[in-house]
Amino acid sequence: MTAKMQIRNLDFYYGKFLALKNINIDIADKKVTAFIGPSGCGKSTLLRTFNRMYDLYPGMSATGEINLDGQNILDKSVDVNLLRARVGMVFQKPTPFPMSIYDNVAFGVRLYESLSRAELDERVEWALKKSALWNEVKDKLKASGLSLSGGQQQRLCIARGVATRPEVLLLDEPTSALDPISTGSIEDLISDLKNDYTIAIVTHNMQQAARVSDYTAFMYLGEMMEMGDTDKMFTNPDRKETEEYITGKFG
Ligand SMILES: Nc1ncnc2c1ncn2[C@@H]1O[C@H](COP(=O)(O)OP(=O)(O)OP(=O)(O)O)[C@@H](O)[C@H]1O
Repeated sequence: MTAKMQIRNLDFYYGKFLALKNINIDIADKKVTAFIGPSGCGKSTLLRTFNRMYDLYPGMSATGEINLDGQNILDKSVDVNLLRARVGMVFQKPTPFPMSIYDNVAFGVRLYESLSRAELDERVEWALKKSALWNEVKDKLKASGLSLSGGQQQRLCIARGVATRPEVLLLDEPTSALDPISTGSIEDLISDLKNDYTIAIVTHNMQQAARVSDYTAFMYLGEMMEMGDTDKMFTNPDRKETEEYITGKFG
């Protein structure tokens, strides 16, 4: 596999609490990597290190290396705004901004690029098509993003996430607030998006990890227990703990 990100000796602290312990993994380019493990094991924490989301909060720190195309993004000199344009994130709860559907998608693009009106229109349409929402909203782009259903709002957030054309897309339990039909459409979308993006997804749903990912990483108490091909992880994992977790014996 070609690695888009290489994580080396990564430790993460909330104050004095060591939440990630010496993580060493590669994230494959243009593949889907799923992070699974019991509640509190550090999945979201790890995902948030990939674009330094934790920088927004005092008292949190990471040591080690997270190399993105060979550049260590934990370096003090890294411009975190540019980093977040390259590594986009979608959260668990749909979080549309209180503005129109169009402006939700255009928001990040306006921050990073100066496009003409026609180019911006084109980008917004492209992002909404990518996130499988275009047909439902093309006649009401001026309506509030908040007027959409939960599943539509989450696809809007994905449209906002892809509109800036990031290289990596981080999805933190993107379907946990959605019904099965919306979940299905987001899962289809993830499979489609991996042609263009490197995707890392945190999920509690084992079937979802098995369905959408190429690689699966199993975490436990802040440690990376095992990572490998999804097929192998779900049929023949190396570690007893992994097997117990995926068969529902704990967690
Ligand atoms: N803001 C914070 N301050 C202090 N400790 C935190 C903070 N956020 C998370 N933690 C702790 O870090 C550990 C990892 O939490 P994290 O949210 O990454 O786990 P998770 O695997 O994503 O859990 P879940 O599946 O429940 O979302 C937990 O012990 C949690 O209590």
